[in-house]
Amino acid sequence: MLPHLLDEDICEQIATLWSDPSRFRSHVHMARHGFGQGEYRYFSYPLPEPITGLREQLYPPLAAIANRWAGRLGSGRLFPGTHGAFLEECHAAGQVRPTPLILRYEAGDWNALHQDVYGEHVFPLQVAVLLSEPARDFEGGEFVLTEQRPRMQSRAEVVPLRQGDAVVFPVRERPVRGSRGDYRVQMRHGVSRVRGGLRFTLGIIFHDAS
Ligand SMILES: O=C(O)CCC(=O)C(=O)O
Ligand SMILES: [Fe+2]
Repeated sequence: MLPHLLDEDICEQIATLWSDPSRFRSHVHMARHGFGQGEYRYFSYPLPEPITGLREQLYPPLAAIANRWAGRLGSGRLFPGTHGAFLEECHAAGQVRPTPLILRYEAGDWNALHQDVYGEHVFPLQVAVLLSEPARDFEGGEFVLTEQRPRMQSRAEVVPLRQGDAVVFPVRERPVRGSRGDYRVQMRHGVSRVRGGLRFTLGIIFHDAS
């Protein structure tokens, strides 16, 4: 968790962008695709300044983790030191569409457990920032992570976010140390049912989409 990553004003500012369609390249109704219920919109380039800044500032320390994970999982993949350099790799491979998004949930909405993979180039960590305040703006709607270890039942964890808090989590898998070395644990994330009010999230994914 990254507590207080954004202050209240910035959260409100970003949530307000939702109603400006010119900022976005697409609008998804989750129920139409079996993704749950609720809506999200992917930003178009150029991204709003605070979001470009977040992508650039959050990337380098996460790339250091990503590179350690790559070593432990024997993937041999090395991530460059800056987000700009990583985006060039995505773009050269045809992954050119921006992936940062705003999600909007009202009463009854939820987000099915999923993984945000959009092509061959996958940066293994992503960030979600809660833009609304639990209890004040909405009820329910908890951020849920699940992990699936080989030959074991899935385990769930709820991340108790407040407005402006961020969670950093694995896109697809993470290494876990076992008695015979590291093994891969499959991760998924989603949101439990919103019971009332309005909940907005900012999703920051570091790879672009094909
Ligand atoms: O609304 C949420 O908390 C989950 C958002 C999400 O799926 C994402 O950021 O990729
Ligand atoms: Fe997601």
